[in-house]
Amino acid sequence: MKLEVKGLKKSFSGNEVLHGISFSVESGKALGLLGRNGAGKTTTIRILMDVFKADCGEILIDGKKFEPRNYQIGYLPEERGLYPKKKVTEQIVYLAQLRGVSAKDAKENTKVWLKKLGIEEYANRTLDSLSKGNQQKVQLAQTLVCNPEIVILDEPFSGLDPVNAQILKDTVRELISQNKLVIFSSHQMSYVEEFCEEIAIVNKGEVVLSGNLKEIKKEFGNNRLILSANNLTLSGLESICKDKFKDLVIVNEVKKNYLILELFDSVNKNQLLENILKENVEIETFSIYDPDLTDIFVKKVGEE
Ligand SMILES: Nc1ncnc2c1ncn2[C@@H]1O[C@H](COP(=O)(O)OP(=O)(O)OP(=O)(O)O)[C@@H](O)[C@H]1O
Repeated sequence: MKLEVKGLKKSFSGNEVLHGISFSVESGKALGLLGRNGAGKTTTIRILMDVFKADCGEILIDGKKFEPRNYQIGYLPEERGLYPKKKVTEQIVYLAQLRGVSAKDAKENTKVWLKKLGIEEYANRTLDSLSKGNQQKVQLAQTLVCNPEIVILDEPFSGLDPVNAQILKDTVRELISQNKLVIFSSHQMSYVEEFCEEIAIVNKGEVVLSGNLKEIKKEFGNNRLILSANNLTLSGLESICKDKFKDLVIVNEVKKNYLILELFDSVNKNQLLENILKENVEIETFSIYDPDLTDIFVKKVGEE
């Protein structure tokens, strides 16, 4: 399956908050919807789930209009919506049946998910007697109990400690390997980086960068190098670069232990290396810059 979101616009009380959101994702892949607070991630997801209507734009699945009610979708909303006073198993089974799962499968699947997420001991407890992280896992079990083909998780890592975050990561990986189509929104780049093949960075209601993460990284790292020296401080090295190599590179960033340099288009790495050696710089590191998603995010969102 291929889900395509095309040109979504949405206003609230005359204030446009989405200005034409587009991205696409296929089964067997996860798309990370990234953005700062208020960027428009949740609004986009709510339009996908038919909670809101878009003012314009379209959502297609395999080229046809996407109707959420025709698909088994596991949606973990940003505002978690379970019954605090109901027992864990009771409510998951009940909600699974509402979503068309038979009573027998609902009970079995609930057991499987509670075990998988390490919360089977709370099966007969009321939700409000559980910690926030465990409530979050109950909500996740409820999201996945109907064996959805599309999984949409809005900030699924919030409130989880590192051990539980790992359980969630393993779960998402498993969903991807089962050929599910996964979309999740997050501020936490490291999670996205670990298992999302595709990303869409939303800023102020617009997608400022989208596509295959590996390709984006390659493109972003293109012509960028890391340089550090044994015989110079970083500021000394920076001065040399700005003074002696100003026709070859610009200093893109000064990190804690190295400089990030950007080569001019007509310059190759060997030319720069020859010049560095001529200046008696004792090279400690001279390598291709491999950006992480946080670097890319800060650069993209910072620029807008
Ligand atoms: N029901 C609503 N009525 C009015 N404005 C809204 C409504 N829902 C969202 N907005 C506005 O739309 C913008 C985008 O909000 P949205 O919740 O989609 O952002 P987000 O990227 O999910 O943020 P966060 O990461 O903080 O959850 C914000 O300016 C928000 O105030």
